[in-house]
Amino acid sequence: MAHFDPFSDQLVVEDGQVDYSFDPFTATDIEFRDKEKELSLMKLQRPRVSLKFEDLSVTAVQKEGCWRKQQQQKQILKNIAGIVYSGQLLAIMGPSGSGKTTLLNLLAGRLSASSNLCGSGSITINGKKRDPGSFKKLSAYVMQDDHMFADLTIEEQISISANLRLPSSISDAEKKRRIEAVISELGLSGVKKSFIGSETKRGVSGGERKRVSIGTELVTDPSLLFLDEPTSGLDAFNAQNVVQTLVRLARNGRAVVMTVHQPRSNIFGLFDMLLLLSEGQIIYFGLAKDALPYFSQLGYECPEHFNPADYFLDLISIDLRSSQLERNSRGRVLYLHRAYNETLFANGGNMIVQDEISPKVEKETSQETDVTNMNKYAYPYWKEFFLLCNRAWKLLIREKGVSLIRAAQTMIFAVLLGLIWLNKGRNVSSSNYVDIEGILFFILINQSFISIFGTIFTFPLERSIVLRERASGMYRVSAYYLSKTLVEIPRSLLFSLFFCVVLYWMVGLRDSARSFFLFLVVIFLTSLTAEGIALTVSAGAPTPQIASAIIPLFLVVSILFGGFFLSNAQIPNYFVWLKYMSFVKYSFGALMHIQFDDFQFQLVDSSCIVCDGNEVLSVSGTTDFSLGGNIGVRQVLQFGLYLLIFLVAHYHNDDLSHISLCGFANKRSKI
Ligand SMILES: Nc1ncnc2c1ncn2[C@@H]1O[C@H](COP(=O)(O)OP(=O)(O)OP(=O)(O)O)[C@@H](O)[C@H]1O
Repeated sequence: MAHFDPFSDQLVVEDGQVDYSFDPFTATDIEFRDKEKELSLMKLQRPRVSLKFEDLSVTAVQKEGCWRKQQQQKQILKNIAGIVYSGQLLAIMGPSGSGKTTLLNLLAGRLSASSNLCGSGSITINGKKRDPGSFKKLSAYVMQDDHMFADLTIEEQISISANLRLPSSISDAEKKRRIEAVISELGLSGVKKSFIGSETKRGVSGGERKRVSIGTELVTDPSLLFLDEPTSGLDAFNAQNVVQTLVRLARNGRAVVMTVHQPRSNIFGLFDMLLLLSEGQIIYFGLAKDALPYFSQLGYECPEHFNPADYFLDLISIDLRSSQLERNSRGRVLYLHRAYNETLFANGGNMIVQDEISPKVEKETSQETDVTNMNKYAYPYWKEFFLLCNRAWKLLIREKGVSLIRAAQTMIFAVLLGLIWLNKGRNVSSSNYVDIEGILFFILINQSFISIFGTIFTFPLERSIVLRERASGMYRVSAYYLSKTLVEIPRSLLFSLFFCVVLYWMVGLRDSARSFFLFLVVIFLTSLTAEGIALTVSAGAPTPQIASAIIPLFLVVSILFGGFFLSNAQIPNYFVWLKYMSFVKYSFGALMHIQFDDFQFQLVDSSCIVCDGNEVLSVSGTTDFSLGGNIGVRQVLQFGLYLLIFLVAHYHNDDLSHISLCGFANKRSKI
């Protein structure tokens, strides 16, 4: 028998197939209402929730002065209270800087935990204090900026989110159906095979991009959906389209909370609940349609044919054009805030008139749903790792431009260095062996810089996507880094091979297959270590700018203590440890052994001081480790680095990310 799917608003016919003939974007009002009625008769599956917040206050502690010793406190939110039920769309509106994003982040359990914010108040779900773990599963957050991979199609983007987040108890066929349902629900069926694109790469339109962002979060069927300015940057048509989509999602049994700056009147008309903020203070909270009569009763009558949203913003904005205007506007805001508190008091503390939008949903909300016992991750580690490898591989294959540029860069350097030191290795003598040392060392510098800068410039974009996905609890951070490192290996190996094949034979380094392959291994491992350093610092640094300032420091110190510029005797005792920390030292030592172990010079002049390869090794100070010793120690360093990547990413991204679960929520406040 055909039935309506509560997840997607779609008609499921007998064989389990979804009937997409109902297009919400072209349906008439009557068709839409009929469908809503049908849906309201169904038993909805996802937990119904009410999100109640009381006395929310947030203070920012700012350090000022030369040594940042003086502390200044700035109150961002003051005693904010309200409630939103399943079935409703709550819009948080206010002028720029009024505290909308701070409030949304606070409600969503996401605040910059590394920040200086301190809060108090209470937030409850269905009357119970929220549990951070299950709240993450129950809710979804759509950020203002759409951080997504440009080289994935819409379908792939939504699929990876579904595959990583939906519980393993759901069958693959069911997951596929849900993905299709979300795509259809968001009106993206026609463009599902299109690449998402980015600012630099043509992709889908801004409105479609925003809907993909919403779809990425919607696959888990969250009961609570938070959106930070979902209409910003969109044209009027796309903005309305997105808000209509949100209304439909709300009507399907979700509580939707969004911030908005200055909506058009037709968008304003779509809001169920409205929370007006000015200077962190509440000016109005209640039904959006009651806002106009409320303000007119206070003596602020919105002129006819005027956009109510514009009118409210004019009323509650602080006018800084002159001190007189500022005084007047501050006085008005204070009056409106007090009037709100008085009205609230007169209403017995309850501003919300029970809403006729979703009586059924509200009834269900009151049945307390146990949402405290949900698993943190949907899958075992290996499955997550497999899915992430799959995505990373797809992206790598599609990064044709980057791969081509890196291949060209590798070949240009190989040919350039090869021409500069052409055939130098074919006639090594006591007078020119230093040239070979120089070539070997320069090759290491070159490979390290290429690998490091490749990562510094590409990783920051990916990092913001990873932070978003981690904040949504999609996967374990170690699974991500492991998959990324593993998938990069074939490409790095290929580039190292190109480089070595060209350079090794042009320079005429030691003529044996064993030496060539060992040389290749050392060059490849050096590139991996350099990439690892860049990845560790990028993952741990608060911003990409700080990362790109720290990384060269590591590299330059490693090069300086790498064994070529400073001899062992020249290194002061208190810096000897730096020599042993330098990955370049071990790579250089290994290359020297490959080239000079038991090597005989072609020309030996009678007055030579350094007369064969072994003497070169002892003069250059690279005898403290053998070839195997150098490779072994640098591998230990490499594994140490991987461990560091894991630890840095795990602790930094879990606890200090810009969008992690609010740190102070657990420690300093009762929220
Ligand atoms: N961590 C912080 N430290 C100091 N001040 C902060 C911090 N976070 C926010 N603020 C300040 O709090 C105020 C409210 O910020 P918020 O971003 O919530 O406003 P908003 O209404 O979302 O603004 P917009 O519409 O411009 O995005 C601003 O004056 C902002 O500078």
